[in-house]
Amino acid sequence: MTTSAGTIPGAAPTAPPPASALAVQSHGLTKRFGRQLAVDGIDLAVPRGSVFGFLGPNGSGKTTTIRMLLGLIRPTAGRHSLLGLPMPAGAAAVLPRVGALVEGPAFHPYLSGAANLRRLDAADRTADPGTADRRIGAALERVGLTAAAAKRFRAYSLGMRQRLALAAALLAPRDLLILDEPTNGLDPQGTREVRGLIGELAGEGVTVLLSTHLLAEVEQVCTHVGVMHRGRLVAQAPLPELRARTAARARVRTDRPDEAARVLTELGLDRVEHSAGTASGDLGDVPPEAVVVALVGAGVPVRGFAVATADLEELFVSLTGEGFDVSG
Ligand SMILES: Nc1ncnc2c1ncn2[C@@H]1O[C@H](COP(=O)(O)OP(=O)(O)OP(=O)(O)O)[C@@H](O)[C@H]1O
Repeated sequence: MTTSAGTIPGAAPTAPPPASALAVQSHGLTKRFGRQLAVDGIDLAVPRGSVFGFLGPNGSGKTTTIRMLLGLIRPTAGRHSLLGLPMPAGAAAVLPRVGALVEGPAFHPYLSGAANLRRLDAADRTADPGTADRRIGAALERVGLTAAAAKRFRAYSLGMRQRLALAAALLAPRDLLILDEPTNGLDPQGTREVRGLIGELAGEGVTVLLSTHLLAEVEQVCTHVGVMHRGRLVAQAPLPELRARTAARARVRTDRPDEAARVLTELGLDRVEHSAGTASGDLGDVPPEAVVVALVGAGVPVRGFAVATADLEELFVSLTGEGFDVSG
């Protein structure tokens, strides 16, 4: 099952927020590599102040989208804006306010972490050289690399490299951070630290767009989610709205499952099924107690009754027909 972007299956379409409220907005953004459609006409709407999880399995088009957003590759079709400014026309004005982590910046292997940041800082024409030390120190401190500041980059672990890349993204104050798989390759401790850092930055009002293939990451740090599947944005919504859509399902244990199923259908439950000893259906707006009353009233012997709520993973699987990594 797929839905058009910006909607949730079964939900009434809501009016999109005004453009000024969006940190990232795209219309029909498309990228084709030869015959392959990597990104297929997506309409992203990332609200300012949100932590937006751009979720999808490997190869679903997340990195390609992020590269287009940052102006690293040219879209085949479509348009987009960052912080309200159209790209690429507004790039010079907007990109200094955008920190990015995408396939790591090119760090010099024989220079220390601090020296690498110094090179990147020096390349930023908007940065005051007089305050470089303070900026670099603060960025290293933020990502927990102060103790390893003088170590050569080539001696850094994958996690330290990832954190240095984050430090580079944080050298200047940012309004928007675009992070491609920011916890990829990190150990559990590093993962916790990076997620904590994202939470801190969000608390300071920075909008964060992060791509991930980990549903748990979205559940832990994100306020919004956009789900990619084969180049298409199959859903995007605030996380609480998606959770509210996860259907509650009533399950009755009974000797007369066919009769129970008939009662559930008459009450208006959806997707009613029955098998040996059980009948079940999606409750929708029907209160569970009304189901029990109706079953007893119809003379159905109720041996057991339970209400189970589908989790987000089940919802996403129903959207994409694929599982997600739930670890991490
Ligand atoms: N430069 C390129 N040339 C040809 N095909 C590409 C190129 N970049 C990406 N693709 C293809 O586009 C599709 C989307 O890739 P993309 O890297 O955007 O997905 P992803 O969701 O970020 O996955 P991953 O997490 O593995 O990076 C893939 O099938 C990929 O092989």
